[in-house]
Amino acid sequence: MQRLSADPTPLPGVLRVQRHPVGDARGALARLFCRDTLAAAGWHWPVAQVNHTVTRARGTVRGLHFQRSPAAEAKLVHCLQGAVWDVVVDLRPGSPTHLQWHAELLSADNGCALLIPPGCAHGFQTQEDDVHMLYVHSAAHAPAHEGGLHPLDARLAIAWPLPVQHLSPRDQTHPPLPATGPALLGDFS
Ligand SMILES: Cc1cn([C@H]2C[C@H](O)[C@@H](COP(=O)(O)OP(=O)(O)O[C@H]3O[C@H](C)C(=O)[C@H](O)[C@H]3O)O2)c(=O)[nH]c1=O
Repeated sequence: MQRLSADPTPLPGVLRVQRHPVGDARGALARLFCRDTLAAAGWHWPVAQVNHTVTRARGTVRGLHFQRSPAAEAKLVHCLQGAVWDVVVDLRPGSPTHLQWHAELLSADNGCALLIPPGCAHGFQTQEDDVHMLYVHSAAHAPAHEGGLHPLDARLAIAWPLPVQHLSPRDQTHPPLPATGPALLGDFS
């Protein structure tokens, strides 16, 4: 049995990645990244950074963030403690799912992660207190090339399971998407 498996989602290139831990009498081992398995699934990028976030309060939303070229990045996002409702928005110009969003419940218990290609915004809402997230990034953090979408953007109409709370000052001020037409938010090549 592979330690990781990947399945498509409605957004091209966004994959649901399932951890398959190996258990024994002491506990379990789970693989969080595997070059060969994920290359077969479409991860063709370097690993530039691995981040860990802790979010204290249930209902908190972090995001929705993305990086533009030359820092456009792929991410592999795991929830290692608690549970989040994890959201990806397709920002790729010309994509058949441009400005569509997809969400998955990621939790320590269900072992589900999301592989997010460049050109997608990412955010999540904690569904429990004290949530730990681990991110594998294909590019370094580049504030000068960062962008964001407001979690309550009317055009996206993201159906957050809980009232949106505890936004960072930055996340409270992301500009709205244009009411109609494509959203040209940058180059992600
Ligand atoms: C992302 C990042 C941030 N930082 C610093 C910048 C701030 O001083 C502090 C918190 O950053 P921020 O408020 O951007 O953290 P999040 O809101 O959790 O951002 C992340 O949350 C959404 C859901 C994502 O998908 C991104 O990975 C990332 O943007 O950490 C760093 O030093 N390195 C980094 O790689």
